[in-house]
Amino acid sequence: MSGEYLDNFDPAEGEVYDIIPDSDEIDVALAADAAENAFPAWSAASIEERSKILMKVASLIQRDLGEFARAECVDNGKPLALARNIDIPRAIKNFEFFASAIVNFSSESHSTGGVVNYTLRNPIGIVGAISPWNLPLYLFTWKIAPALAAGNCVVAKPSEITPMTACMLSEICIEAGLPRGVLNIVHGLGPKVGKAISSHPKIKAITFTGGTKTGAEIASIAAPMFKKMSLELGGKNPNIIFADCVPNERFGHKGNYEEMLETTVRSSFQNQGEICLCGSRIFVEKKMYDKFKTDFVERVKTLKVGDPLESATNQGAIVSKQHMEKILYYIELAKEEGGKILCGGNRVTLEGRCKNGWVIEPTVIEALPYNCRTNMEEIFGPVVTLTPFETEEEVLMMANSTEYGLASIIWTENITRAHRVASKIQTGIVWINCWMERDLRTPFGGMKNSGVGREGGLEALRFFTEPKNVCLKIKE
Ligand SMILES: NC(=O)C1=CN([C@@H]2O[C@H](COP(=O)(O)OP(=O)(O)OC[C@H]3O[C@@H](n4cnc5c(N)ncnc54)[C@H](O)[C@@H]3O)[C@@H](O)[C@H]2O)C=CC1
Ligand SMILES: O=C(O)/C=C/C=C(\O)C(=O)O
Repeated sequence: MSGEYLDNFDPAEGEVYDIIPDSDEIDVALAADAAENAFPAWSAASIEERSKILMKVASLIQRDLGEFARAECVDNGKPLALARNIDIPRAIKNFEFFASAIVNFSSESHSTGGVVNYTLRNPIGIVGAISPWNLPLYLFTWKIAPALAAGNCVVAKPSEITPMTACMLSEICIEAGLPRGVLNIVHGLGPKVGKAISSHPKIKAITFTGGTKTGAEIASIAAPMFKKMSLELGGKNPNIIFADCVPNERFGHKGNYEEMLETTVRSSFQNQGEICLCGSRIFVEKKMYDKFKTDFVERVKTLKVGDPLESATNQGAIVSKQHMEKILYYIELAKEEGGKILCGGNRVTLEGRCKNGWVIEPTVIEALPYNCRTNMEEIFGPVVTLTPFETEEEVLMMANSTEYGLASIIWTENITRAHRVASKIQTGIVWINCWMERDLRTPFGGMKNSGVGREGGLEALRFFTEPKNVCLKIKE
């Protein structure tokens, strides 16, 4: 409606390559009206019908996987291989999973002494979905698919920094036969479009993934309106490495040191460290600290930083100039706080088309106090810190010392210790001897300032439905 447009940048070139609508609250109101009109028919459609359309959406994304992956790579700066092998397949999986989950979803019923209670699970109505730029289509569809499967209509805003695959998704949805008004994608800025979604009276629930500060702003608007909210926010995740994952030749037992090393490189730097689940604080038991440090830094130095479109690239561009500057600021802060840079620490100037790209070297820092700002605040980039520890008690204290509580990683061959630490760690997700193993049935989300509520599996379908209990007394 505003007739205004925003520049959309290719982070690898540091140049504008497209424009997107700079929508406003009038567009959000129109979207909410369209959703309201579409709701009676969509919510009354059989679950098989809804499921079939969502399966069709999945198959059409699969058909266009190559174009989606390229668009995600150019828009976000992530390596093409990552978009092709992780992001877009997961978006497909999100639709397939919830198309199938809704068919198998059932509600509770309880009976005692001639009284039967059963719970109806009705769609809420219009749901607002606001998603970030780090895993654009992956997280956009993680919200939209369960909301639609449960019979809601959706007003959704992708990040203005990475709008491209959401735009392509809207065309796919039309082709798949999703009725008009069921999914309404509004492009534009957070403080305009996002805020209008959070405050629109017809929008009864908000699902949001993004920064903790933004989550608090959304909650301050939505909570007094008694909207349901699911907030997936930031993280400062501990990756705890106990010495007993070193091979123990004496027992002919290889341990999982190699796997730990390889996975720790991924959990530190995948997607340029721009995943809220990355293990940015690495705690290593003192007796193997030096060995780990040498091996880890050696591996990190082999990561190929380059043009995201090239197949050999492991590390692409940082999503925006502003975000690159934030990360560089934190690297400087780390130095001021006494940190020693073991590798990286600088912006990279690439050759050719990426010569002005926003690229930062994978950076490893040691010798920082566990409670300094670098170790407490979310950097959300290719920066990790190494901290030695002596006892389980000490590492738990340091791991739990931030205001965040999203995810944690524990490496040990001692099963008792693994479960003991998992039970004491203050995070919503704990990975033992792995990272980013995702089973979409599991509850996903954080505690403390990392969020409110859980998504995934039945949790998502429960969130996107309104329970109504009916109590019936059977007459004798
Ligand atoms: N998944 C995560 O955990 C993410 C965490 N972050 C963290 O947040 C920091 C800031 O990054 P940003 O790009 O600013 O993320 P953000 O939290 O501002 O952006 C996420 C989404 O929220 C929207 N938004 C922004 N302001 C809004 C408002 N007032 N009301 C409603 N919606 C709004 C944005 O347009 C975007 O769609 C990052 O440096 C990182 O630390 C950022 C993105 C994802
Ligand atoms: O659901 C997943 O597998 C990953 C989710 C990641 C985020 O929410 C994030 O990085 O923001």
